[in-house]
Amino acid sequence: MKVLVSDPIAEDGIKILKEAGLEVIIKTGLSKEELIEELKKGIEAIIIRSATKVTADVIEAAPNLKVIARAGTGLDNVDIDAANRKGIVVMNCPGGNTVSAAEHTIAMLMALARNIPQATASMKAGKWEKKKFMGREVNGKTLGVIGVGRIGSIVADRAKGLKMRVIAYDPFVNPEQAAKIGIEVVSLDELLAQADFITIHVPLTKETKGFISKEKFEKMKDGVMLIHCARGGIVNEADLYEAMVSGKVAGAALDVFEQEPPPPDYPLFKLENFICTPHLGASTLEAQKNVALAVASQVVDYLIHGVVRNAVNMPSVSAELLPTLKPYLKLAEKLGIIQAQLAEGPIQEVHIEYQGDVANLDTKPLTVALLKGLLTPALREDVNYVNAPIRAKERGIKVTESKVNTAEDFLNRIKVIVKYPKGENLVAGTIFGKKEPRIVQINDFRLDAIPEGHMLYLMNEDRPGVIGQIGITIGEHGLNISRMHVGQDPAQQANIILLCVDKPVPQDLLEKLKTLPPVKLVKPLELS
Ligand SMILES: NC(=O)c1ccc[n+]([C@@H]2O[C@H](COP(=O)([O-])OP(=O)(O)OC[C@H]3O[C@@H](n4cnc5c(N)ncnc54)[C@H](O)[C@@H]3O)[C@@H](O)[C@H]2O)c1
Ligand SMILES: O=C(O)CC[C@@H](O)C(=O)O
Repeated sequence: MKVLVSDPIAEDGIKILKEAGLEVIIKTGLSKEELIEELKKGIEAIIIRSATKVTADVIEAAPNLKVIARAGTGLDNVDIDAANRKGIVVMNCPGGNTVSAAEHTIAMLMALARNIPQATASMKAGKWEKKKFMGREVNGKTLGVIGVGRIGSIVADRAKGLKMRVIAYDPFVNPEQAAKIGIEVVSLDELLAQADFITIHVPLTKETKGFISKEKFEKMKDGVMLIHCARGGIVNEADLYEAMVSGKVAGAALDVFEQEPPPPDYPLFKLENFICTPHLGASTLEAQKNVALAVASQVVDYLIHGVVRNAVNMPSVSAELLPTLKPYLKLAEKLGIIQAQLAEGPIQEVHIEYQGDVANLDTKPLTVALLKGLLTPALREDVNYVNAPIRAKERGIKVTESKVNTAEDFLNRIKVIVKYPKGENLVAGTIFGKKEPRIVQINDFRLDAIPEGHMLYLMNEDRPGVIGQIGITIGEHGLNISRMHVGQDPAQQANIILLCVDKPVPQDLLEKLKTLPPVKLVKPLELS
């Protein structure tokens, strides 16, 4: 069996692959055409880091490819949908470079505060510019951490050792859980207004793309310093340039960029208070050893023993059970995704009740798929079909399960109750026929909806003309309604509407719907 290693990984990983009897071809820096040619030579596994782009056409052109394995976390360079279509497993190894990325952030913080890169360059140019490189202490200053997952919480911990006050913004994190590790959770506006240094540790998602932009810079303290070692695209670099030129931002340190590598005429390179590293967060001997060992043993386990670990697109279920469980896995994951989008605050508890036929199956993989769906909007590729229960536990989410033999009017039903500080939601789904997932209940609202594509969930006063008004508003924004489910919530004297639309719901439509007096709640649900 042939494995192509197309980005550099540590020798320890190569050794594991070879010892397992795999033929290892190491070819890095390939062009797209060269990569396709290599993959045509019977390659069954490809091991990558961030440089190799495994696009849909590359995947289509790879006749024997069974697994794409990322030595690291990020999978922005892999077309997962194209891999799904061809049944190719996509796996990563989250966590192996967490400490390194956090330490890099602290190194950037100190280098920025004390002008270390600039002073080094100046001395190497034969100068001795003591006055020019006046620094700042971090002692007693406020560090604002945006995103307190694995890396953000280690950064917070290290910063406390530097005697900084640490505040954090993370809408998905349970404040009590954060308090246990000494982090004060605040609103984004409070963080922006109070922090002397801001560091970003969120995944790149639809919501976080361009998150740190002009409007956010304006809310920051004058003379703030920014550190960004998460993902290119989260900080709007043109707006950062403006904020630095105006003096609002006194210094910035970037490890990740909208375009990697940035173009030669990159404006930020011209600013002396801008320091940078070429995506080095994970580049330590220790992290590279961790991810190389992990990725190599995962590839060996899959190619030789048929065991899937850390897959982002395939649950770990035996081949015999997979056909029976597959529709339920899909339903469970969709229930999790819906619950994540309905929750109005950090999730604290999840209760799953398996009812009827499904209660007689092995429900462990279903719970994992549900938790993966629940955490994906917050964690993206950092959560997979293996680590979802661990990640839920780390985040202080209590998960309980029960089974009952009956399922009301259905043969099978999965009912999920999710609790967050301000309330709770119940969502239930069933499998119709042999494989069709359906959502049959949201809170007190009974329905029969196919959970796919772009959806909109609304609650409105139950009076004449309201549904028409909503339909007209949606039409005016150029969206076509393909399906509509309307029901009454007697408890609240309200109607509940679940719509399927042909495009993602734009922000201006959401804002407009919220201004209609009879509309009490509007939530877009993305299920594609
Ligand atoms: N520079 C590097 O080499 C390097 C190495 C590893 C990871 N990373 C990147 O670092 C980032 C963090 O990684 P991690 O392992 O800590 O991830 P993680 O999944 O453990 O944590 C991410 C946190 O961000 C929070 N979050 C999600 N959306 C948010 C939003 N809109 N606002 C505020 N918080 C939000 C989540 O709740 C979660 O707590 C990722 O972007 C990852 O790709 C970079
Ligand atoms: O492999 C790398 O150097 C990038 C590491 C990091 O961004 C990741 O996604 O794990």
